[in-house]
Amino acid sequence: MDLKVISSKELSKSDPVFGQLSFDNHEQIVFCHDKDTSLKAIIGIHNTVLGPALGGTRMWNYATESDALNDVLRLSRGMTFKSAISGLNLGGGKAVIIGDAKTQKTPELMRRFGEFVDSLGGRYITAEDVGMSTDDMDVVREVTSHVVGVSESKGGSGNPSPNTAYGVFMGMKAAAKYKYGSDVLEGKSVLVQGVGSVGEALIKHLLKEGAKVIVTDINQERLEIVKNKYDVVIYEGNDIYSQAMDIYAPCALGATINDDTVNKIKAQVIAGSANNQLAEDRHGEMLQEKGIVYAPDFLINAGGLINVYAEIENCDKQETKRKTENIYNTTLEILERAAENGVTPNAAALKIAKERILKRKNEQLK
Ligand SMILES: NC(=O)c1ccc[n+]([C@@H]2O[C@H](COP(=O)([O-])OP(=O)(O)OC[C@H]3O[C@@H](n4cnc5c(N)ncnc54)[C@H](O)[C@@H]3O)[C@@H](O)[C@H]2O)c1
Repeated sequence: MDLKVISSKELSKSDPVFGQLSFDNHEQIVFCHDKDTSLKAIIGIHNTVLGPALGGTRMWNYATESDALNDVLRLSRGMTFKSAISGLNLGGGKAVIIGDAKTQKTPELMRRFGEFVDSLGGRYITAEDVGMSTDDMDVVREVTSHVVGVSESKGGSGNPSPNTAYGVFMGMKAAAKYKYGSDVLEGKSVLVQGVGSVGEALIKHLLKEGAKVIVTDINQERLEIVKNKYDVVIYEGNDIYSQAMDIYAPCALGATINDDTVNKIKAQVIAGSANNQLAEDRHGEMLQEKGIVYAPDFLINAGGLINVYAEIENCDKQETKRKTENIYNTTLEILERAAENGVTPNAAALKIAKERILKRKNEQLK
């Protein structure tokens, strides 16, 4: 077999890890490999000032290892600010497993991944994300206690997605209140992009409120399931961003608000569960210039994190619901504060999150 060996000199020129644009003073990046199970995973620990780094594990068929690294760096950073803005005593971390969750995920692979998580001694706590389920977390639990989002029958908090959807719904209502003067979504057209666990649960809240729901997904099977269960319209065109709608709810993957899409978007409000919806911060500024209200993703999609946090802090369901409903107040407050200070909602939310981390860091230094 011909192996192209890159000299350390060449590698250092390209700075593939610390030189990544997404690298933001992450504390630790762990590359995990296991030949027997074909596990290839990266765990990113961004910041542990507020507590252990908690964040889900995503399994995705990344085109390149750089894409996987970029994703884990961005996602783990997002978790730091999500915990901070939600008032939780948690840091930010995330893991990615490179591979197709449908065909390459096995219990052996999950157990081996769990052993790597365990080796970090609790600095990183894992949970489910895209390509993962509560059942997978149950398998991970066999080898480590540093996992949340396990089944209720096993003493866990179960699938976090319904609570994520509830938080997104709260954030969406707050954004609507800010934009339209009323948080009632009846009659509003909402496009849900990605009808997976969160998207489907969000649809239920929207329909209950009388919104007109349009759905899109790259997975035809999911669209069929949703169409057969709910009174929704499937988007049939080939450019969803140009579609007329009141509210755009990105519930698939991140970076959908980018140079190619930002000028096409017709929605007046953007509120969804996907992490890192803005490809870059400047896209948030572009939305603001267009008068589009953007509810920061890491703020309104914290319901799942709040749900699994109950396993660490032993909160009851009522407390989890209260914390999740509070996303409404925080979102409204941040939208108002952003307008007062002439900054984007994303920047305003980040500022509050960073201030909380800095305050705790200073207390720890005393
Ligand atoms: N599950 C949670 O509790 C939670 C919490 C916070 C954030 N999130 C984020 O919310 C998003 C959805 O999470 P989920 O748990 O529902 O995932 P999921 O895997 O159950 O669903 C995602 C859906 O999006 C679809 N999809 C992927 N690319 C698409 C595209 N380009 N266009 C349209 N559809 C596409 C997939 O086919 C799938 O049906 C993810 O970005 C996730 O990181 C989830």
